Amino acid sequence: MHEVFEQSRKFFSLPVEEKAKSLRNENHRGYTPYLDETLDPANQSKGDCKEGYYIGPEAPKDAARASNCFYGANVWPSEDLLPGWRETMERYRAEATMVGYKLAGLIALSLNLEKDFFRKPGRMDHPIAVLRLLHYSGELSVPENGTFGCGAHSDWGLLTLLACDGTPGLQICQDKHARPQIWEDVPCIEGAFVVNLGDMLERWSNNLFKSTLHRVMTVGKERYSIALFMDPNFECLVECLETCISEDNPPRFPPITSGEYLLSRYQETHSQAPAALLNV
Ligand SMILES: O=C(O)CCC(=O)C(=O)O
Ligand SMILES: [Fe+2]
Repeated sequence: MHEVFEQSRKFFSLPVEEKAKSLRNENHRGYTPYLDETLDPANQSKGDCKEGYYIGPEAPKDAARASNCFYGANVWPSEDLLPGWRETMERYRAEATMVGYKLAGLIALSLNLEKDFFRKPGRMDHPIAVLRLLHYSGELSVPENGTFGCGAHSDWGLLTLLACDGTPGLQICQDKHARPQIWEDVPCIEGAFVVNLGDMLERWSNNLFKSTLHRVMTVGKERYSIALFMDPNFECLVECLETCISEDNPPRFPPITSGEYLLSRYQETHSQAPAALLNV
């Protein structure tokens, strides 16, 4: 994890012309500039004060899913410029995905399902497990002005493993429907993950597990974090589980495929033309 932070710092310290060479493509892979994403458009006056880098799964060329955007080729900075960068990121993504599977197993058991329920073919045997490096600017977030490190949102998939660099900023709201909302700081423990539950877990579990509303309020100091989003296979149909339906808790969400859900969320939150955000 230490090495991932080191390599992440190296990438974000590059001149913007270099970072622009890895600019995210239409498959959401690569560098995302400051303000590219707006996670809470209703309450933000401008985009999130963070830059990022998306790295996702790559299917073998002959696999049927290889033509799907979420399983396509990654974008990498040049090996000459950042030796070992790609290897560090690929290893971390693979290892963190295994941790994600372990947690998915515990969640399955708690819902009276078999431990490997989520990992079964068609669900998360080809998870859209996306690693995202994040770097927040030293700007101070001012909610009254609608400026945030990242706007309030819940993550979209099953769960997220979040590692932080020790700089405060992450906050959660335990009851997302309460007004006014109450925001609590999340302590950042070095070497530990913060685990956020995602919207697709909320849908699958018919609200028994609620997705975590969170945001980042930058404190006037740069901040680095590393997120690993564990999202189901593109084709996976996410529908309320039998074990989570009762007379008191009828199905609350219509079925939706993971891919459809993810595509609509990416569309809602990312700018149309990231190149326009770069001063090159
Ligand atoms: O940087 C963080 O601590 C949170 C990032 C986050 O919530 C996200 O990218 O979805
Ligand atoms: Fe998030």
